[in-house]
Amino acid sequence: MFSLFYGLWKYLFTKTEFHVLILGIDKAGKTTLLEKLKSVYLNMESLPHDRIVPTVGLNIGRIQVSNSKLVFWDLGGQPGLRSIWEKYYEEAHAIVFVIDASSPLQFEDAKSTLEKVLRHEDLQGAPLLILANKQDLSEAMSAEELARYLDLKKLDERVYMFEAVSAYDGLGIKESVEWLVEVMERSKRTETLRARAGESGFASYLGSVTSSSSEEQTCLRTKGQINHDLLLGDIIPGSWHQPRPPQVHAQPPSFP
Ligand SMILES: Nc1nc2c(ncn2[C@@H]2O[C@H](COP(=O)(O)OP(=O)(O)OP(=O)(O)O)[C@@H](O)[C@H]2O)c(=O)[nH]1
Ligand SMILES: [Mg+2]
Repeated sequence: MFSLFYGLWKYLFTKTEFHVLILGIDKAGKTTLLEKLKSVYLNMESLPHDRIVPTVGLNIGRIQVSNSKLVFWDLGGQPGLRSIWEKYYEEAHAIVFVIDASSPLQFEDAKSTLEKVLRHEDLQGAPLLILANKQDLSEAMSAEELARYLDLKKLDERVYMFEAVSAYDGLGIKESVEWLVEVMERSKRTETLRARAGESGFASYLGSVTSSSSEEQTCLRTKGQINHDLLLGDIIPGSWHQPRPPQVHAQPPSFP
């Protein structure tokens, strides 16, 4: 009886938690972006830009958007650190790939790095948000231009979007997060991750009424668990208001 009520309570009141990986080559602005996300959604003071150092391990940011909790994982983008990324793939609901749109010399590196990420089987079906960052700089390429330049192949089956953002002034941040929440809530990958974690909504609740499978669920969960020894620390958060930026829906979201 307890499990019946607990299951119902859990189903009604537990917020969905999504894991979002922030990737991109070094100096793209990933950590500055995470900092901005926290300032926008947690309404706290941002860490000054000159106090953000190159990331060696992992920065984590947690925000809440309506009924969803988003956990952002920001990893270091220096070449020697990129091999760590794949340890996080299996548990990621979506990928945010940040590109310094003001630095064309880095585009080749960004393109080949992103293509390698997309080839990884552990990221199959993960929605992809490509951010053309540093739009506060006059030389920054627009999201449309960047999309044309990257000319990414093998995006056909993936839900994705290009967005122009500035991690400095917050341009495009809210739109990006809204898009992420929408696609993650409806993506097949989320269903798969939920099923693996044993939290597939009402179906799971009904299942818990007839069988107590928590041990089995723990086993499954352990298999995909992440080593958080790498965690170096959280960053700090301000407030933000910006007009809606131009967006490129290179492919209308589809939800197989
Ligand atoms: N003008 C401008 N500069 C930015 C923006 N975002 C980041 N930067 C600057 O770009 C540099 C790199 O920013 P980081 O956030 O440390 O970049 P990162 O991608 O986290 O780099 P790694 O941790 O080494 O992978 C810093 O000097 C930032 O101040 C932006 O939107 N506009
Ligand atoms: Mg960083």
